[in-house]
Amino acid sequence: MVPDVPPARAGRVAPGPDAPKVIEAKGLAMRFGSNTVFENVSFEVRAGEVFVILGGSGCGKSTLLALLIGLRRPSAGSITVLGEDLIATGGRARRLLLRRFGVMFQQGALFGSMTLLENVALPLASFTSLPAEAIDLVARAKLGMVGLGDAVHKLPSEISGGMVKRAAIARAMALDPPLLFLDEPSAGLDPITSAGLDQLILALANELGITLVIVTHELDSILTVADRVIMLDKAARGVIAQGDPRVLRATSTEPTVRAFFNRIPAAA
Ligand SMILES: Nc1ncnc2c1ncn2[C@@H]1O[C@H](COP(=O)(O)OP(=O)(O)OP(=O)(O)O)[C@@H](O)[C@H]1O
Repeated sequence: MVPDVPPARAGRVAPGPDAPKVIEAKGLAMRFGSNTVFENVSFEVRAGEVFVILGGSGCGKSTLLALLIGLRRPSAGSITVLGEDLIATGGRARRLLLRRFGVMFQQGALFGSMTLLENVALPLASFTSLPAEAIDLVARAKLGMVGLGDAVHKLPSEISGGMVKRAAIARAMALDPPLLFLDEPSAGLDPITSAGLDQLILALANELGITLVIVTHELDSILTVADRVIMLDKAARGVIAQGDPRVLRATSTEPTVRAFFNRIPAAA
């Protein structure tokens, strides 16, 4: 059976299994008291891949993301990010490692009293010694790259939800990270705005070679952007599927995976 590819994805060439590993997670477990959210979670993300973490509510997607960006420590397991041990590395080396990837949080998390330009300039002013004119130029370039070149002096409250997400991506990319984490980028967006964001995500991967790790449960978005996915499940307390989402949709025999990819309601 030939899996169908959304036209919006045509031309995307996913990196092969020989591409270098950007993330390597081995045997991850997370427990909160007696609540085991997941255990034995292992996966790799390759350079240039668009990798999606998906699963139903409460399966641990946000928790896994928090582990990967160093906000939480796992109860067990190891995580290597950009060649460094994320858990064992401390002090200055850890701060440098955390600066080598960008994160876009679910609500965008822009500073409301600052313009888009000021928001994007902030990480540049905080973490580089570039002169003010260079910071201004770089920040404008980042905003131009996400289609906000005409909105640099707007406040977050003056722009649409989709524009806030784009500005948050521009800020996450301020320091030119090779790796970007996006938490629920389509949350709260209408389907057309969401589809526009998917195209931006593909452009970041195709044109800049950025590796993207995205938490989302939007099926259209997953089929458009993801080269590979990992699917977590609350009942299984771990991974129930990994691979190309189009292949999983066409071939998986696992009931929860089939239900998700074929939009079968839980009660059916
Ligand atoms: N700080 C915490 N303390 C205790 N339990 C927590 C904490 N954070 C998350 N959990 C538990 O971990 C489990 C997974 O939560 P998580 O938010 O990671 O799921 P999710 O898949 O991101 O869900 P959603 O799609 O609804 O956001 C839930 O049972 C939640 O109650």
